[in-house]
Amino acid sequence: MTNASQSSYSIEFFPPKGPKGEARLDDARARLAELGPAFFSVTFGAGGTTRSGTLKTVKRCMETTGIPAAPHLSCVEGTRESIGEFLDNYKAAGVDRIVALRGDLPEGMDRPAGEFAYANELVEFIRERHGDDFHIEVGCYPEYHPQAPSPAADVDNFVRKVKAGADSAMTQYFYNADAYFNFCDEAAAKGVDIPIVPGIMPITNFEQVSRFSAMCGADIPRWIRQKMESYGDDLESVQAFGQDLVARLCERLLAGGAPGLHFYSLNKADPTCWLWRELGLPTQDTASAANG
Ligand SMILES: NC(=O)C1=CN([C@@H]2O[C@H](COP(=O)(O)OP(=O)(O)OC[C@H]3O[C@@H](n4cnc5c(N)ncnc54)[C@H](O)[C@@H]3O)[C@@H](O)[C@H]2O)C=CC1
Ligand SMILES: Nc1nc(=O)c2c([nH]1)NC[C@@H]1CN(c3ccc(C(=O)N[C@@H](CCC(=O)O)C(=O)O)cc3)CN21
Repeated sequence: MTNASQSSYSIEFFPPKGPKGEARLDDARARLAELGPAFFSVTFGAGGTTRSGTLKTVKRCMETTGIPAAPHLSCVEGTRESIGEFLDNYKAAGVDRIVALRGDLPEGMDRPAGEFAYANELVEFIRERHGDDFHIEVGCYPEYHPQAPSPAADVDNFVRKVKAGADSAMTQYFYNADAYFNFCDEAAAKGVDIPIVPGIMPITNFEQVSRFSAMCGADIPRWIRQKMESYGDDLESVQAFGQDLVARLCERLLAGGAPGLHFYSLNKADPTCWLWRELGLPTQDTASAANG
């Protein structure tokens, strides 16, 4: 069992698109900040967002909430010079945590072709250039990354990122707790002892989750798909089933020793707030009460 007070509960955003997206995120962030997450993270170039949007969103998170914010940094399209510049800008902005990724390959690129091929090289570069200035977080894949040559090669890749200096990891989302526990065992057998925090994707829009899962290699078990599809346009049932399903997943993960949870909020407050309360996770109020 993990010690709840040492567990890390965090929440992810993407940089908003346009003034309406900004206003929606301002509102969601204010509500999510009340939960007292350990940090927010902000994606980099995911789903057609701009890479400069990440720093702007990170700054706004820190300024408006006082909660640390960690930019994602993907290296697949970067050079040592451009990545170095991002790092310097993040440092200057007071950032002390970075999520270091290779990044999704842009359309038309079927293998990495730039100065950095894989995330372990980015981790090395950050350590080389900035020592211990940043807490470095990396991604990992309980159901294995879709481009991995084999499951063992994917675990080895994760081990390389840890050896290069990663302090903790967040996983790709998944709906099968056993995949997570198995992955943690495989990593532990290879000497990995950093926290591996499950990434949690709430399901409120099944079509959207389904589409994204096909792209990123997350399995949606048949029984879940069947049930979701049976609800058709009955969004209320989709949401009730999805939220309950994900809450039970989180409970199993925490009961089995997961060292926290990282929520992919998709810039919406309701699904993550509901899960947080349903699970009884520590909130800002309970945290400050516990601290005296
Ligand atoms: N929190 C987040 O935002 C998350 C983002 N992602 C995304 O997933 C994508 C992958 O990023 P990372 O995990 O950082 O990539 P990575 O560089 O660790 O691995 C990417 C792929 O390359 C393979 N690979 C690594 N080294 C290799 C080598 N030497 N030879 C052959 N294959 C090798 C890996 O097995 C994996 O299939 C990114 O788009 C990232 O943004 C995934 C999970 C969470
Ligand atoms: N391969 C991969 N790339 C990522 O960027 C990524 C992961 N996996 N896994 C974890 C999180 C989840 N991320 C996601 C997941 C879904 C959407 C998504 O559905 N986006 C909508 C638009 C969002 C909106 O404007 O509401 C889309 O239709 O693409 C975005 C980022 C980013 N992260």
